[in-house]
Amino acid sequence: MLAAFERVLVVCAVPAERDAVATATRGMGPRVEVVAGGVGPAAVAASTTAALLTARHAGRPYDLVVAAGIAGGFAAAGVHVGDTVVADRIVAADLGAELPPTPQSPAGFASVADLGFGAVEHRPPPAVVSAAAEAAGARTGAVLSVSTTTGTDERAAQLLARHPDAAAEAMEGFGVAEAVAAHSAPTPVLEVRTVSNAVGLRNRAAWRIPQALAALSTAFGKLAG
Ligand SMILES: O=C(O)c1cccc(C(=O)CC[C@H]2O[C@@H](n3cnc4c(=O)[nH]cnc43)[C@H](O)[C@@H]2O)c1
Repeated sequence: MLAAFERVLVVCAVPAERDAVATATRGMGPRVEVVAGGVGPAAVAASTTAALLTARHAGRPYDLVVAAGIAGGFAAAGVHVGDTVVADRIVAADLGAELPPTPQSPAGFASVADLGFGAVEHRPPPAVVSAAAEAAGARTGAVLSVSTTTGTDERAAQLLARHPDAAAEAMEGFGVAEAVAAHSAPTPVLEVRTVSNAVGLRNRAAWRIPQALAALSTAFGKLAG
């Protein structure tokens, strides 16, 4: 399905993810550019902005931007190590205010949208999501962008309570989507993730990074094919 676009920018976080995607898309030549934009929403928003403006000034703007990489999967949603997820919602899941408990209500969370300061989600075009999911053999669902990787089962449950459609958690999708919205609208943005670990109690030794990177290459091979 990537061949339906003239110029595709794929934004990963780290070089290992970039290389996994670039290996799979090499046959598409300069139509697909892959960058390692840094870890977290701020780094990747800055990198994406730079790539978008450079391409536009060169007279070769992108007509699709993809946030890609490894992710945590929500096991309660049936998402497990090695699975591929295409986001139908790209959500800033921890951008807001923590609310203390009151006599009337338990502790809670208000998003910046709840607070009246802007948006906390981007919805990629459904037809592009469906085409990508079908081509990659992926499932769809919300992919949560967080600034702090979840490290307890309690936080995983809180995120799922707020976002029952959550399939995966990563750190960059919302930053990529915000940069595109600011500098290249209405260019569509996708997020494609392959799962390296379960969202919940932190156990870095259990992250299956090589398996997730291999799945990332496989997914992009299918998207390119
Ligand atoms: O150590 C390595 O070899 C290595 C190779 C590729 C990627 C990494 C990363 O640590 C990438 C961090 C990246 O992964 C996303 N991620 C993965 N699991 C989660 C999670 O459970 N919660 C949030 N983010 C996750 C995230 O987008 C990071 O940027 C290491």
